[in-house]
Amino acid sequence: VFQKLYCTISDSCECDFSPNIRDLEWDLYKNVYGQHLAQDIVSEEVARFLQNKSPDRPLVLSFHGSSGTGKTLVSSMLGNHLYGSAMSSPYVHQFVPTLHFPLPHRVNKYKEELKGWVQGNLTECARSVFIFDEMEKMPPGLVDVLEPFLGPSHVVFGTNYRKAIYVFISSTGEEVINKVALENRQAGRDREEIKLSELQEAIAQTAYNNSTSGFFQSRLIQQKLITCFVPFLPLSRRHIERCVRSQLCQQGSCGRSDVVEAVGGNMIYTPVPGQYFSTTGCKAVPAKINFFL
Ligand SMILES: Nc1ncnc2c1ncn2[C@@H]1O[C@H](COP(=O)(O)OP(=O)(O)OP(=O)(O)O)[C@@H](O)[C@H]1O
Repeated sequence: VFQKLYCTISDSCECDFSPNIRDLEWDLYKNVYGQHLAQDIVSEEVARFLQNKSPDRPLVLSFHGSSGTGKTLVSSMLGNHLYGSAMSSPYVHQFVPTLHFPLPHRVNKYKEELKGWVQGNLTECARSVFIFDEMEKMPPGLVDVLEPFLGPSHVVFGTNYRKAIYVFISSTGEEVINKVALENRQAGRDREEIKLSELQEAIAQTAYNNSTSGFFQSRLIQQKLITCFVPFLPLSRRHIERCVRSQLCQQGSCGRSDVVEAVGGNMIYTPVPGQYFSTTGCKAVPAKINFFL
């Protein structure tokens, strides 16, 4: 009760928050493969945000890309390196539409609930993290109830809401991301030459215009309340093989290069001429390892 009271009246309640930016960066650069944009953006934006003791708005990141490219992995790394009790911290809140907002006709009720949850959690802990998974299954209009929490200046909820971090995850925009990655590859350029500026606006537009993005005609995009749209590029065979090797090592079978080769060769790659990118990213890796090991 005291903690709650203290947090309500004081602006400095930081709960279980013990960020370790160096460890976050290390984890991102060592354990996320083929995602130079996500690595750079997440580490830079989080570091910048946390250096500011009194931010005028929360940090809002929207992750986009195909299945199995590391979006959930990166969001977990964020929780792991920000809180003492990592992803099991009571201040990391995950929303899954199929679980929390399954019925489209109840959207008005969900709006009230979501607003109440976010507000209640921010009152308990200013440094809360809210992760919205599977945004493409989110009823349209629902996330707009977050508008007062994401913008600058309103003082309705005191200042606590400005220290929160929001992460949205979706596959929306995968076509545009994959197209840019393919053109880059066909032009013989390095993957690392792909710039955020080539993708940022296109992803925002796609999310805004797509009725199943969770951001359809959303005020969050109109009002530019998303700090950054973070593209996750499609993974190629060498990235898949790194995923395989890493998982084999975790199982104590580091030396099984035959399994690395077999799993890498057993994935489906697109487009047909070229076969550059895995259609399932690293997601199917554990099942294939079990098959070949
Ligand atoms: N870029 C990557 N580097 C290292 N491991 C990865 C990468 N992408 C995916 N993985 C691994 O593959 C598995 C699935 O990844 P993850 O859940 O992050 O995918 P996702 O992009 O969130 O896809 P989905 O939207 O389908 O859930 C995880 O075990 C993760 O560790």
